[in-house]
Amino acid sequence: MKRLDVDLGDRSYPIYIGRGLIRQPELWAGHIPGQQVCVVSNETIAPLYLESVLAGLSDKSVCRAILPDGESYKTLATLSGIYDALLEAGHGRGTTLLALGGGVVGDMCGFAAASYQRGVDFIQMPTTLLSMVDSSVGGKTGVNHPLGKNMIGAFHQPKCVVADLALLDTLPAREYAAGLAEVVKYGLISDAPFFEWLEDNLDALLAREEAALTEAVYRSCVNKAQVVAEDEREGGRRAILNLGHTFGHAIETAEGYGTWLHGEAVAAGMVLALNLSRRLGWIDSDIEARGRRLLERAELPVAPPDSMDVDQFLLLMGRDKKVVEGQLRLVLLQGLGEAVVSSEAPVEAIVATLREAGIKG
Ligand SMILES: NC(=O)c1ccc[n+]([C@@H]2O[C@H](COP(=O)([O-])OP(=O)(O)OC[C@H]3O[C@@H](n4cnc5c(N)ncnc54)[C@H](O)[C@@H]3O)[C@@H](O)[C@H]2O)c1
Ligand SMILES: O=C(O)C(=O)C[C@@H](O)[C@H](O)[C@H](O)COP(=O)(O)O
Ligand SMILES: [Zn+2]
Repeated sequence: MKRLDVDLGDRSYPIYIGRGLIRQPELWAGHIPGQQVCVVSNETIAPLYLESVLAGLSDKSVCRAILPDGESYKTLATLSGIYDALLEAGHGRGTTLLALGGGVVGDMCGFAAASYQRGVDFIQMPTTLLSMVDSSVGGKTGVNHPLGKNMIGAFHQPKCVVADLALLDTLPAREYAAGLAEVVKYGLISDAPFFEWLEDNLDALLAREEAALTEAVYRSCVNKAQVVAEDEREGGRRAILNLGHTFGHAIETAEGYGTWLHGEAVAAGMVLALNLSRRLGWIDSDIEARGRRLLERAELPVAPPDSMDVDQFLLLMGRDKKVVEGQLRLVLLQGLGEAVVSSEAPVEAIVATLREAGIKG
C-alpha cells in the first residue's frame, strides 16, 4: 500500500493506494468520527462493492443513497435523493458521507456533504481510474446545469481517499481509457519525466499491469496534490488542471452529458490546446505530435465531433468558469510539462485550430 498526503493545513488528508483496501476498514474507518454514515453509490457499483464496504461499517448506523448511473444524472434533482436519504434516516451534523463510485458519484456526494446541514464530513472511495487519479482529490464538488458543466458546486475536501486498485478489474475498457486522458494531462502540464514514463509504459498500463497502474495512480495523485496544496480554491495556478477542459466541457455540453465521456472530451480538448500552443509558437510540432500520439495509443478520440460548428464552440467556451470580464482564459503549453493560463490566444487562432480539426463555420 502506498500513502501520500494532501497538504492543506488543518484540512490535510491521506490518499491510500493499493489492492484490497475497501476490505481493510482498519485503514479508513478511523476517519469516521461519529456513529452515522451514509454510503452514496450508484445502481451499477452498489451490486459489485457495497457489501464489502458495509462489512467494514458493522458498528455504525448506516443509511444509503443509491443513485441512477450516468453523467446525465449529475443534477440538482438527483442530489435531492441524497438529502432525502439523510433526512429520512435522521442523520445530523455528525454524519459522514462515503462516496463509493466514479467522478459522478464523488462530485455529487461531495457537494451533498458540503451543503447538508451546512457541511458534514465525507470520504472518497473512487472506483474508476479517472476518479482515482483526479476527481477524488482536491475537493471540487458539484453538479452540471443544462447550459454548462459543473456550474453549481463548492470546494469541500474529503477526510481521506481510498483508491482500491482491485476495483478497476470490473471497469469497462472505454471508462479505463477515459481515465488515462487525465493521467496524460499531468505529464503535459507539470511532469515531463512522467510523460516520458507514460510513453514507455503505456502498453503495460493498457494491460492494467499492477506495477504500472500503481505508479500511474501514485504519480498522478502526487501532481494533483501538489497543485491543490499551492492553490486550493483556484485563485491562479490550480487552473492548469483544466488543460483541454474549456474545449472539452463545450463538447460534453453540446453533445448531451454522457454522450462523450468526460475523459474523451478532455482528450480531444487537449489536442486542440496543443495545436493552439504550437500555432502561437509556444511549443514545437514535435511536442504537439507526441501528445496526440500518446492519446491515440490510449484509445482516446483526438478530434472534436464534426456535429459541432465554430459558433457553438465559441458560445459554450464563453461560459467557461475561467472567463474573467468576458475574456477567455485557456490553459496552454509553453513546453512539455509547462502549462500556463493565458488570455493571449486571439480568437482568430482559436478558430483556425478548430477549423484545422475539421470544425465547420
Ligand atoms: N471533482 C473533480 O476534480 C473532477 C475531476 C475530473 C472529473 N470530474 C468529473 O468526474 C465525472 C467523470 O467521472 P468518471 O470518469 O469516474 O465517470 P462515472 O462516475 O460516470 O463512472 C463511469 C462509469 O463506470 C461505472 N463504474 C464505476 N466504477 C466501476 C467499477 N469499478 N466497475 C464497473 N463499473 C464501474 C459507473 O457506474 C459509470 O457507468 C465527470 O462528471 C467529471 O466532470 C471531476
Ligand atoms: O481539480 C481541478 O481543479 C480540475 O480542474 C480537475 C478537472 O479534471 C475536473 O474535470 C474538474 O471537475 C473541472 O472543474 P471545473 O471547475 O473546470 O468545472
Ligand atoms: Zn477533468
